[in-house]
Amino acid sequence: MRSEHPNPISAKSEKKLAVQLLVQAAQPERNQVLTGVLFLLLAAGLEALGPLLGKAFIDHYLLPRQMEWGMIGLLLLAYLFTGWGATGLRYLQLTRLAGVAMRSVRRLREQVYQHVLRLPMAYFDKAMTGQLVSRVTNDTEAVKNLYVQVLFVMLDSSIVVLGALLAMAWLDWRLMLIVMMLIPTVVLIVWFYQRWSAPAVTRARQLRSEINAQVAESIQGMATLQASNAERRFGERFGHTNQLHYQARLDELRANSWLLRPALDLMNTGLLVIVIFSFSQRSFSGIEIGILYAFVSYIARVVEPLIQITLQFGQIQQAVVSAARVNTLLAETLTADHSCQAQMCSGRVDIDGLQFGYDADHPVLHNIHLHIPSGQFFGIVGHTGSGKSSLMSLLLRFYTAQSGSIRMDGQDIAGFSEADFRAAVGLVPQEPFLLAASARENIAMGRDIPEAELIAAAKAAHVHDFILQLEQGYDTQLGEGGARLSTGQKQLIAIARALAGQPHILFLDEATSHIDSETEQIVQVALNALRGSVTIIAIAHRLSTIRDADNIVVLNHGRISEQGSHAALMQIEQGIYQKLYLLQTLEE
Ligand SMILES: Nc1ncnc2c1ncn2[C@@H]1O[C@H](COP(=O)(O)OP(=O)(O)OP(=O)(O)O)[C@@H](O)[C@H]1O
Repeated sequence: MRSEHPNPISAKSEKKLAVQLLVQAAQPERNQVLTGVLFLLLAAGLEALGPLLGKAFIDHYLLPRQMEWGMIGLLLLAYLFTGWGATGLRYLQLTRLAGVAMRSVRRLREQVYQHVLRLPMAYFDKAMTGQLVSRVTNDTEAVKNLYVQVLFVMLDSSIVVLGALLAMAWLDWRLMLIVMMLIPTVVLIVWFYQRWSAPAVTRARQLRSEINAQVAESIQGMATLQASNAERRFGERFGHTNQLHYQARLDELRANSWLLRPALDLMNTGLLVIVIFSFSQRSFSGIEIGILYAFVSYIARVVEPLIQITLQFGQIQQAVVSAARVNTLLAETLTADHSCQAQMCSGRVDIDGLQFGYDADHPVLHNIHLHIPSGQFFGIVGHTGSGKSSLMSLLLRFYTAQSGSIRMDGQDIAGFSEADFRAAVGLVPQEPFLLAASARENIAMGRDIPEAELIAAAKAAHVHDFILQLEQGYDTQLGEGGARLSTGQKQLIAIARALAGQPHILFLDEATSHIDSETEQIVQVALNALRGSVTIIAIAHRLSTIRDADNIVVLNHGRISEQGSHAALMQIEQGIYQKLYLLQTLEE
C-alpha cells in the first residue's frame, strides 16, 4: 500500500506548499482578488461608521434635546446608506472572491485529474483507487475551504475587528484597551470548545465516510447482496452507522450550545459590566453617553468575527494537510512525453535481450528475443504468472525494461511521441471498460473519428448489426460499465474501439476468456480479416483463439520456451503447449 506521504513533509513546508498552491491557482485572477479585497475594506469601513453616526445623534441631538430634524434626518439617511452601501459592497466582494475560489478549485481539480491521467501505469500498482479519487474530489474541495476560510472568513473578520478597534481607539483608547481583552478571552473559550467538541467532530466525519463506503459497497455488490438475501443485514448495519453519526452530530451541537454560546454570553456581560463600571469612574467622567453606545455596538460586532477567526484555525489545519497531499500528487513524475519524430507505418516489432522486473532485483522476464513481422498474428501463451501480461505491458510502454530493447518499425519505442504511439497501437483488455455513454461514444472514446470510419470499425468487429438492433442504434446509452450488454457484446465493442483508431498493432489481453464459443468465433473471424494489414499480438488462455496464429510464443517462468505454429508446437512431445492444448481439449 502506498503511504499517504512517501516523503514525510514537515508541518512548516506543508503550510508553505499549501500557500504556494493557493497562490498559483488564484494567479490568473489576481485583479479579481484585489478588487474583492478593496470592496471588503470599503464595506468594513462603512460598517464601522454606523455606531459613530449613532454616537453623533445621541451626543449632539438626543442628550441636549436639540431636535434639529433636518440634521437628524440627514444622520438617519447616512446611517441607512452606510448600511446599504456596506451590504452592496459585500455582495460585490462575495461574488468576486467566491467566484475566484470556485474557479481556482475548478482549475486545480482539472489539473489534478489531468495529472492523474498522465501518471505512469507503475504508479497505479501501488496507489489506492479510493485515495486517488479522494485527492481529486475531497482534497481539492478542502483546498476550496482554505480559500473560503482564508480569503473570506479570516480576512473579512480580521478587517471588521480591526476597523472596530481603530474606531474605538479613536473614540477612547483606554476603553479600546479594555475591549482588547476580548481577544485572548474568545481565543481561550473557543480553544476549550474545540477540545471538547473535537472527538465528536472527528467521529462524525469518520462515520460520514463510513456511510458513503457502505452505500458504494452495497451498490457495487448488489447482485451478491440480493442473491445471499442480505438486504436486511445490510439495512441494519447501515441503520446502526447512521444512528452513530446522528449521535456524534448531536454531541457536536451540545458542545456548541452548552459551552460555546453560554461562555460567550458570560464574557459579553462581563465586558459590559467592566465598560459601564469604567464609565462610572471619575477618570472616565468625560466620556459621553454616545461613546458608551458606540462601544456597546462595537463589542457586539467584534465578538462574532473573533469567534469565526478562532474557529477557522482547526479547519485550516485540515485544509493545509489536504493541500499538501494534492501537492505531493502533483509532484509525482509523469509519463515522459517524448517530443520525438519517429512515425510508425507498418507495425513490425523487434524485441532483443529484454529483461524486466517490477522490482529490478526480481526479474519476471529474462532475455526475451522476439521478431514479429508487420501484419502477422502472434499468440502468447503460458501458465499463470509466466510473464505474458508483463511482456504486453512493456510493449504498450506502460513500464520500461531494465535492459534490452523493443523496436517498432526499427525505432526504439521510446522514440515515439505519446500521441503518435497511442494512435499506432490498440488494446483490447480482458475486462472491457465501457463508459456510461452511447455506443458511438464508447467506440470513439473522445477521438474525432468520422462516422464512416466508426461504422467500418464496428463492422470489422462484427458488432455493427447488433448496435443497429438497439432502440436508438449508435446513440443508445449502454448504461454504467455497459450494464445493458453481455460480456461478449462488450468485448466486441472494445474491439471496435481499438480498430476505430486504425492501429498498426493490435494487442488482445485474454480478450476471449469470458465469452462464449460462438462470440469467440466471431472474434476469430474479425481477427483473420485483419491479417496482413494489422500486426496482432494476442495473449490467450483459451488456445482455440490463437490456434490459427502465424506464430505462438510459449512463455515459461519469464522465458520463451517454445515458439512456432500450432502444428509445429503440437509436434513437441511433452511440450508445454501440447500439454496445455490437450488439457483444454479434454476439459471441453
Ligand atoms: N504490477 C505488478 N507488480 C509486481 N509484480 C507483478 C505485477 N504484475 C505481475 N507481477 C508479477 O510478475 C510475474 C508475471 O506476472 P504476469 O501478470 O505477467 O503473468 P501472466 O502470465 O500474465 O499471468 P496470468 O496468466 O495469470 O495473467 C508474476 O510473478 C506476478 O506476481
